[in-house]
Amino acid sequence: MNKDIKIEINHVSKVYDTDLVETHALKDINIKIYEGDYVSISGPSGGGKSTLLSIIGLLDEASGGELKIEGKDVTSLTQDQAAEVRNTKLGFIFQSFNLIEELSVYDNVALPLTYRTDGLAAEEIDKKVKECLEKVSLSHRLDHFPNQLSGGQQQRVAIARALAADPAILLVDEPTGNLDSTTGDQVMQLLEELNAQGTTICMVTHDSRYADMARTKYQLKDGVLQVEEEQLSEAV
Ligand SMILES: Nc1ncnc2c1ncn2[C@@H]1O[C@H](COP(=O)(O)OP(=O)(O)OP(=O)(O)O)[C@@H](O)[C@H]1O
Repeated sequence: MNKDIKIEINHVSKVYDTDLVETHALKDINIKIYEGDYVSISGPSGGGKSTLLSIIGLLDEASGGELKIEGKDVTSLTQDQAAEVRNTKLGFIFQSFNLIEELSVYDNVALPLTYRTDGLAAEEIDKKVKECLEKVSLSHRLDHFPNQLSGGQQQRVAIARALAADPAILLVDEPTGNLDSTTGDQVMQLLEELNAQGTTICMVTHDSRYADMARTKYQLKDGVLQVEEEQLSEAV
């Protein structure tokens, strides 16, 4: 197989040390996520799923081990460097959409692009925003505000915003948690379509039905990662 490795994690551990108790949330995690893969991580509450996604997303630091994104070591970055990698390499989709209520659909998708230090021209941003909203079938809602949209539409705006940066990977945390089951199914179908078009996805979910839609399935229990079924990714 000659696919690029998007995410590589070697011997990652995480210990939360509070006054009363030391929690080993992640224990010697090893995983490679290849270009074009669709990875799901499921498992019981408290198993370490959010912790792992936060570490991959550079929102939290590991206690030990190594993390690479597209071959670049990102284990020990300054806060500014981590923010730059998050903005240019990682697309986030959360249960709670995290849209800015005061901004239109168009501006919500455009905003992260305007922060970039590689200075995208206004026309490039405009083209990208419209292209991504087209991908999630929301071209007819550019001037709407989040509170004028359904939950499923809001999540699709969040997906467009995540795609706009051409990220190395989409990091998806319980994407249907705030949606009814029909709308949730539609969002999952959209993620499948995006993956079929080449987007690499790593998704955390409680829902085994949705976890099964992924190509490579992991279980995380008591901080230990186990592969259930694997096609492209490789737990080493
Ligand atoms: N900030 C923190 N301080 C101390 N312990 C924490 C902290 N965050 C998480 N933990 C502990 O780390 C372990 C893993 O938590 P994590 O939230 O990653 O699990 P999870 O699989 O995402 O759970 P859920 O499915 O309920 O969201 C748990 O035992 C939790 O109590």
